Amino acid sequence: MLKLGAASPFVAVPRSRWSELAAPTAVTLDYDELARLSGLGEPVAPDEVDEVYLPLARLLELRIDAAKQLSAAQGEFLGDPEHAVPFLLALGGSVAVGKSTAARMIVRLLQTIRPEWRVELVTTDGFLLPNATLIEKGILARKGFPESYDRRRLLRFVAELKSGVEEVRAPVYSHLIYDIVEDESQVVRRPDVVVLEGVNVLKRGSGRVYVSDFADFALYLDAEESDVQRWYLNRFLKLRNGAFQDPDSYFHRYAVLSDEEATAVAEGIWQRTNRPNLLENIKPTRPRADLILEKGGDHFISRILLRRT
Ligand SMILES: Nc1ncnc2c1ncn2[C@@H]1O[C@H](COP(=O)(O)OP(=O)(O)O)[C@@H](O)[C@H]1O
Ligand SMILES: CC(C)(COP(=O)(O)O)[C@@H](O)C(=O)NCCC(=O)O
Repeated sequence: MLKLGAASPFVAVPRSRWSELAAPTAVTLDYDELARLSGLGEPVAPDEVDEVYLPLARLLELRIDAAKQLSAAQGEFLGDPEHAVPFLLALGGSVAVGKSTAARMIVRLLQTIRPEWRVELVTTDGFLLPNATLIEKGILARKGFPESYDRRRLLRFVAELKSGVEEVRAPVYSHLIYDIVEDESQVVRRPDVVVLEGVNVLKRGSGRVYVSDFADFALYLDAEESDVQRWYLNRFLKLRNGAFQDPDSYFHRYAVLSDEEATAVAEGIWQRTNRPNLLENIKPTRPRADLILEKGGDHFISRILLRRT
């Protein structure tokens, strides 16, 4: 664990100070939208938007503008001023820590404060190997571990993005069928910003170039493991009442379980898969982030650590 001393590359910004750094243009999100952004849990608290996510959007806006200026200056130097490349924001952290919620919030706020920008959200689950391949390799229970992804394809995707090509396609994963959706893809066309969200986005391969090498800004969302586990269990129970009822759901067999039985199943998945992945692969990437947001048990961001630049 990185120790924060006088020589730390991170500055701890008190939440009270951070909350004053928002853009002057306030964005008000209504209850329904806050609920939609959060998915299955409680709606994101309005104070969280005002005090944490709006200042974050402002910081990102500054950095994106600066990156665009640098890109234009280099393009001019090369005599190729039109060749813009998108800004890549990598958002990592444990399963169920709230990455999707934070990513959707960031996209929503950036789109509002800079409507002229095309902001895209891509999740790395689309790059998971199909279940058939995972079964063949004997690693279906390791979904989310680095080896469960088509890492070459993911790397090609970000390399293409950062080459500034017209159109890039990402494969699509469905949590309902628990597998890659064949013949479907997400088309990303000339984006200004791409938020790439996933458990392993900040990870570096052994000596090879990896996704994180292409990121312009890396955000790590953190929380106590006991809280994340609770959020995972709660989400699983809510899925059991909702999506698992669908006969097409991979987890349909869990729809009939009692609360206790469903909790035991989710506990098992947490202990066998998500916890070891967090400890072995995800948590060690935390010191590589540009910004670490630590959550308390109520999902409120309690600590903000920003890499000095
Ligand atoms: N800021 C937040 N406020 C309230 N609930 C949240 C917040 N962030 C996440 N949640 C809830 O926590 C659970 C996990 O969040 P999610 O975004 O799905 O995590 P991940 O994408 O990291 O797996 C979900 O049930 C979600 O609704
Ligand atoms: C799909 C995931 C591996 C996460 O994907 P990602 O962060 O790459 O977008 C994860 O949400 C998941 O489904 N894990 C499998 C174990 C489980 O059921 O929790």
